[in-house]
Amino acid sequence: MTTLPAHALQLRGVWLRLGHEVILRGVDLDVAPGEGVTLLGENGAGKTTLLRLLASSLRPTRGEGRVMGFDLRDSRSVRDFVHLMPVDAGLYPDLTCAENLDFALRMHGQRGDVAAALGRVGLGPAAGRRGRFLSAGMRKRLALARASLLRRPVTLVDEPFANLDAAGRALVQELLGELRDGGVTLVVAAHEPALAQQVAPRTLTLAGGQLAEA
Ligand SMILES: Nc1ncnc2c1ncn2[C@@H]1O[C@H](COP(=O)(O)OP(=O)(O)OP(=O)(O)O)[C@@H](O)[C@H]1O
Repeated sequence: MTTLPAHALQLRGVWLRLGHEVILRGVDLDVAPGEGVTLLGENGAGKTTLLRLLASSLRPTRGEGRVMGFDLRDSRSVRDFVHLMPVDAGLYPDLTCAENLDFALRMHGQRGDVAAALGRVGLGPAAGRRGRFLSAGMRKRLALARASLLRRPVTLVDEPFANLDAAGRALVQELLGELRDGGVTLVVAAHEPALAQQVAPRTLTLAGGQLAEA
């Protein structure tokens, strides 16, 4: 039997500088496995930067952190547990919708029902369309299908409600809710607190480079 670490995410005194700008100033964070966190903050507050740090795409300038018990600097281990759904959807423009999902599954050595996942997000008829020909909302739906298929233990979601119509926003809530019901730890950066909090009730605000419980 595998035992879960006490914390899915943990940061201690994390500072992060990008270029001349100090984005994070001594951030502490403890997130329990399976917890859902909504991350709020004004434009430019550093939400995306914090998600990228938790995904091990950026290193702290100072301080330390762990993801599912692994040191943030151990990118290879951390990336086995984490999926970041970026704000721009992070898809391959020359691959079709189905190929994008197939590729993501293969990268993680996983199997999954790609056709069903596409159908779920309303992209069944667009399965053969290349990423570059999708609308912004369709790209978001495809990224959502990917996050849902991969079901990584820690799923970080950057502005999932942007560019979506009402049905799309409801779909985001439904699929992210299913991930949480399955025990996934969720961090959702959003400008729509009421929507995000329904699936990720604990709310943190990033301001002046520091995190505070809302
Ligand atoms: N690669 C980079 N080099 C230098 N500065 C950067 C870099 N990436 C982001 N920044 C700066 O970091 C700050 C935080 O940006 P970030 O994208 O994390 O904010 P955000 O809270 O996600 O904003 P938004 O709500 O607008 O998406 C901004 O001032 C931005 O200009």
